[in-house]
Amino acid sequence: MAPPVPLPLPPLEEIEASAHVVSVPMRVKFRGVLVREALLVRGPAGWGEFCPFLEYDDAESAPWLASAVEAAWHGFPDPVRASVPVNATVPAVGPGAVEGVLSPFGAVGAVKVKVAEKGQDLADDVARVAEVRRLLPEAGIKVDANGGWEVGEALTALDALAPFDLQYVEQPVADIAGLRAVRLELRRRGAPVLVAADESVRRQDDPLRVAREDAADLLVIKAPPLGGVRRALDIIGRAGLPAVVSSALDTSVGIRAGVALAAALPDLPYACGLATVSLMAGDVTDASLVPLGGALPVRDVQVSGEKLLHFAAAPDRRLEWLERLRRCYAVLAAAGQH
Ligand SMILES: O=C(O)CCC(=O)C1=CC=C[C@@H](O)[C@@H]1C(=O)O
Ligand SMILES: [Mg+2]
Repeated sequence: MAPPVPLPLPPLEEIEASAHVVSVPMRVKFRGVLVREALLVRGPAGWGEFCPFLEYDDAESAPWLASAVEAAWHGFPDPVRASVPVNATVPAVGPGAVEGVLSPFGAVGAVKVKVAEKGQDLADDVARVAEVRRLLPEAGIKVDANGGWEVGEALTALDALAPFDLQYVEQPVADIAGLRAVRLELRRRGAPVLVAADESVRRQDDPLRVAREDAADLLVIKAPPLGGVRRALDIIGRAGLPAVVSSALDTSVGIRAGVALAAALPDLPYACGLATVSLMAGDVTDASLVPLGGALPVRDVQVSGEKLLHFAAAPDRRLEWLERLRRCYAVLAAAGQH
């Protein structure tokens, strides 16, 4: 099976002419981010979102542009379902704040809880997960360590967290050899917790290495860092592992791409991490892609001109994003995507 041919790039001037840069405050701090910036583009197929995190260099950010171009100039593959089950996402807050964080997500069947936050300890993680379990006795719970543990710490932490009944742990340790070690040791102990890879897929030169090295039971997949929905579908197919689609902390425009990916997957065994608009204090549409009854509908997003104005980034930030757009365009063009 040959990898998908890169989709043609429209002329840079056409992308630039359609660009809007927004700056949307978060309702709650998430991965250190208090204000989320994004560059939105509009093409013949609709809107696309280019929002690599600020610390990413151009090589890592360029696939995010390919993803935005796919959404706006090419559209998405056909869906096989009309809605996508999603989880609530709980940042590394204290137990007293959990109920308030969960409430805007409404009734969800699953919750992802951040753990292993720098400056916190295992007691903080246990207290947070215990509070989620207390509030939602029936929910599927997963935890995401963002590679914050060493192998031994991960095993100790998962021992302490397993009684709360976890579906899986996302990226317990930073590297692939460590993931494999955690996974094999959990199995040897007969522990029911599965291991999911996130950064080891999206921040690796070879997104298939995790699968080849048997280092995870499932993959957490975000469309933008992999270069869009078609490329992500191809990688999931080649990996041959179950996939959970997750957000890039995007506005509803970027979430639409995640929904398209989840909607096109033949199997979707877990709720997806696509409800993160509920963590934001604003959006670029009047009809946000936020969960209703624990699911997102598969539908397009109408961007509001008023909202674009309201959340327009300051002129210096706009210029910086336009520069970033040009540099990432050059990376894609040099790689033959034109
Ligand atoms: O998966 C979810 O429930 C929400 C999305 C989410 O957790 C993330 C979005 C963007 C950046 C990441 O640090 C983070 C993740 O690690 O999965
Ligand atoms: Mg993750």
